[in-house]
Amino acid sequence: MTAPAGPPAVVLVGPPGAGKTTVGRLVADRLGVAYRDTDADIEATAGKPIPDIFIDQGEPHFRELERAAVRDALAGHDGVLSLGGGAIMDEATRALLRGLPVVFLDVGLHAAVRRVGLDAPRPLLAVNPRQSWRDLMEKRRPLYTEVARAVVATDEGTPEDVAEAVLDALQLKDA
Ligand SMILES: Nc1ncnc2c1ncn2[C@@H]1O[C@H](COP(=O)(O)OP(=O)(O)O)[C@@H](O)[C@H]1O
Ligand SMILES: O=C(O)C1=C[C@@H](OP(=O)(O)O)[C@@H](O)[C@H](O)C1
Ligand SMILES: [Mg+2]
Repeated sequence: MTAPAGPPAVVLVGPPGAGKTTVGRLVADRLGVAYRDTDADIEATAGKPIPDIFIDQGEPHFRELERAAVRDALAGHDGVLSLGGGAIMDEATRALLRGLPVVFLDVGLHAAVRRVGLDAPRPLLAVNPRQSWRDLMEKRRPLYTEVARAVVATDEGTPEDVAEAVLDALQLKDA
């Protein structure tokens, strides 16, 4: 029988546009481990892109899929894991993150809105992205901070720089 996977080596949290997906891949490459993203897991389970899940079944259904996706990934993945920006709103998810090497990728409004404007659509930011992002961050910042072992600012620097800062913050440089 195969032993269950240990906990993830790194878990990235933070708001949309912080670079969780981009930086997560780079950190996994640097560590030579597998990369996983709960948004991709949810899309695979639902068989459709995230904006379509929001439109067809609504946000509460998306959050249920997300809770299950995070639980499964935390139990079955020992590489780098990026969570969707809203995953930490769920109390059960926050409890599962306790004690894990969680890094909060922080970003300011300007960089975040500039970045998400260039990327795949995020349904929560479809209308008035600046105000929506600000409102969302007001509710979530304390929760990102609560679950995180380290905080890495991402406004300055390339994704490669941020990946190095994540490795430094978790003291994984010599791993
Ligand atoms: N440090 C960075 N500097 C510039 N652009 C970035 C940086 N990190 C991410 N991006 C860009 O921002 C967009 C959103 O990144 P993404 O990794 O999808 O963020 P998240 O998963 O946190 O929402 C992508 O187009 C990505 O290339
Ligand atoms: O912040 C959020 O509530 C969301 C963030 C998205 O992921 P990213 O944080 O990777 O953009 C995705 O899970 C969904 O659109 C909802
Ligand atoms: Mg992402």
